[in-house]
Amino acid sequence: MTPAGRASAAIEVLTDLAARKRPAAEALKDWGLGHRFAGSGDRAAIGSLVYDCLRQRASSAFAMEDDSPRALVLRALVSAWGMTPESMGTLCDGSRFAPEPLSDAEQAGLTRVLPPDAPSWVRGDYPQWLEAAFAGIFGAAAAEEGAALSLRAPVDLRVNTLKAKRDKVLKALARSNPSPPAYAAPGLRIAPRQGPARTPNVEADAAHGKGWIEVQDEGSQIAALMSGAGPRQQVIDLCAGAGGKTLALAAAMENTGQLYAYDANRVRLRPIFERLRRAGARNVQVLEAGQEDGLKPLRDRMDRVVIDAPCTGSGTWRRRPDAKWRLSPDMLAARVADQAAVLDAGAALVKPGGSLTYITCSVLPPENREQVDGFLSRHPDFAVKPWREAWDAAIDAEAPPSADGSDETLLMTPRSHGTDGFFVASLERRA
Ligand SMILES: C[S@@+](CC[C@H](N)C(=O)[O-])C[C@H]1O[C@@H](n2cnc3c(N)ncnc32)[C@H](O)[C@@H]1O
Repeated sequence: MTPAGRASAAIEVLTDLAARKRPAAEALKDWGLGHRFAGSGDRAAIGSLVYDCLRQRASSAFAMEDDSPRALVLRALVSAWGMTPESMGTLCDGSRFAPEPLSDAEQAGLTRVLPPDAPSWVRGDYPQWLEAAFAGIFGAAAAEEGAALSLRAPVDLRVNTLKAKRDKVLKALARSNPSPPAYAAPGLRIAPRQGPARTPNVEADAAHGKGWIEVQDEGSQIAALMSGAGPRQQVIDLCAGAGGKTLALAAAMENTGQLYAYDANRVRLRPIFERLRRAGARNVQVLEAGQEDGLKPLRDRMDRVVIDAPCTGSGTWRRRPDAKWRLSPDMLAARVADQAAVLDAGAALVKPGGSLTYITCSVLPPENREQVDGFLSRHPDFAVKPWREAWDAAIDAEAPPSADGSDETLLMTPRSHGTDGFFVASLERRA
């Protein structure tokens, strides 16, 4: 397909998305099924363009004075793909498969610079209804924090130290040009590609098949390390899902002690068995999903309880930009209720003197600091341990400040830490 044909296809996919209000991945898959002539390179380029449009939807619509799929695609080709406004005239020549020629208004939109007094939610590309929440967490940096959440993300890997050392993996993946990230010792990072260039598919690499690496954002790796899980401990990963944190915890525990993996949802837990096998993790007992009774024998016994809570995922908008425009106040309220319930269930498992690490991949206060405050008021036998203590015990590199300025709990963000947005609170039970 020509670049013009790909642009037209992206407009088609975004139109379908807007009409049917469904996840971008589904709309892209359907488009691919209906257009079998498109090769994998075309499909990847169209997908990247659609995601770039969604990442910067508010600022593009403001600049173009138009929020139609066509306006978003035209603007993204200039602002995110580096095309010049002049070359857009050649691309949009109205020939077969190409977009129609540009109007005067569109041409003006392509060169319009956002005024500094444009609203923060526009400059930061986040939903308008979250304006107060963003201002509350980030103050004057709200737009910059939002803008950093609206760029493409790197591919982060965790070297599985049960099977390989970082140097060995660096060599094995040399083709993809990875480098160590700033903080997590087992981490590797592959920089995001620009425009139509494809992100390397590391999961198709032999190193992945051999269990040497897992795809895991550096923020997620830091959060797992900050739990303080270590050799010979009794640890439970209470929201294990497909096991991303479980695998990191098993490595930190050096395959010793006992790590329990539990999730309320059987379907989500299902991939964990294969992943544990591949990683060579042998200290993990997967508990029957959804059967909270199975947790009873663990009451008051765990050195560490890790709660990677169900959340809105607002910290992962770089990777799932369609989710930010689908998020609603009702969805946020539902997640907050889930989190309180799972926190209360987790508290019962912590032994006196043990700790509970509460993690979300969200930047929103109701899921983070407000959730912790609610927990502390319901559980007076717990106290917050200042996050730097957990960081210094787990991570060699010096910690930048929490993105919300807190000394008690840690908020990592793309702008402050180069990670996805992650919140970590260490809650200690009195001995
Ligand atoms: C953020 S995801 C976990 C991701 C996973 N830890 C990882 O690193 O790949 C949150 C998980 O919490 C689970 N969950 C929700 N409510 C729960 C509850 N009350 N008890 C246990 N798990 C719960 C969901 O099924 C979901 O799999």
